[in-house]
Amino acid sequence: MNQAWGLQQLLAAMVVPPSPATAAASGDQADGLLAAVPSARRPCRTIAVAGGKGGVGKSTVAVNLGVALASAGHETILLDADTGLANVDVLLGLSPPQHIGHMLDGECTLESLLTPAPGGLQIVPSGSGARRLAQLDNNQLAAIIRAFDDLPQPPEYLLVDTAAGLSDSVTMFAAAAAEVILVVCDEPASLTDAYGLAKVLSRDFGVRRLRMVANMVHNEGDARLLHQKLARVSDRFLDVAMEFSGWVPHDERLRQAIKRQAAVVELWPSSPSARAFKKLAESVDKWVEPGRAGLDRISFFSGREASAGEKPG
Ligand SMILES: Nc1ncnc2c1ncn2[C@@H]1O[C@H](COP(=O)(O)OP(=O)(O)OP(=O)(O)O)[C@@H](O)[C@H]1O
Repeated sequence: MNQAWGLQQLLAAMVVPPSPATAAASGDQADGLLAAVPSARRPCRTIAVAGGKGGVGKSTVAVNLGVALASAGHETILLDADTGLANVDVLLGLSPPQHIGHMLDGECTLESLLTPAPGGLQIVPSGSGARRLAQLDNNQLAAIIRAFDDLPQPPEYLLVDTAAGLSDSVTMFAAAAAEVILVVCDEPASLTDAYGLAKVLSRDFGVRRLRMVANMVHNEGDARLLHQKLARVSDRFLDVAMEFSGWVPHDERLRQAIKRQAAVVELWPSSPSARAFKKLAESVDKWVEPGRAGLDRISFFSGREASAGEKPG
């Protein structure tokens, strides 16, 4: 993007009149990627949940999508990659005795960190309030990603809940996943921060597709309008496809579930947000992953794939 473009210009460019035709076209594009693939034969699907801005609902989406996928019978692991201010365990009312810091210190394995969570989900907990976990260097971040190579059996899904901001932690974990969900809500700062993250991931990490999920919106029309605003600038200035991949309504039930430290998909399965998460899980299961060939960045399970490829016969 032209550096001369400031925040106000970016926001002005995002203001688009609602156009049913464009919205429909965008939907067609997203639907075109949702060709069904039998899940049983697929390798592990890795999906990072990011967003740039704090408080847009990244952890909420990651946790509820994880529980929805697991409840639908898909073996699913959720890595809490917000290493300094982890909250996946808190959101689910869990108190795991160890976290990723213990693994980095050589005190336990990644496998031993796997903590059972509702619906059959397993989480990999991280610590909260530990400064050294908030300041992991790139070698330590890479060690976390590589630790997944040593799991006896990769899960069907690995979800990665990333931190807010644009730190190396956020970009490395997001770029290490095959898919990135960008959680966006209808606030100017959410749009500009999501754009900033999209810019870094596409320019510096070669990410060519992002999947926007609108959170805390009133209806699908508002969600698609939000997508149009973001796609309008990313199509113009970035080399990345910004797909519309779903939406979650603003739902008081969800806030109540968070207060009770429970996943809304378990506590109130017929609430509007729970239904949205189940729909999102169904569509995620139909995504066709982009090819990984030619990736020179570190990615989840790539070491495993490489060593499998080296085996004779
Ligand atoms: N769909 C929703 N409806 C109502 N409230 C919501 C919804 N999604 C999120 N929230 C509210 O937003 C708060 C922040 O959500 P969450 O912690 O998931 O954001 P986050 O992006 O992970 O934040 P951070 O980057 O600070 O970790 C939640 O505690 C909840 O109160």
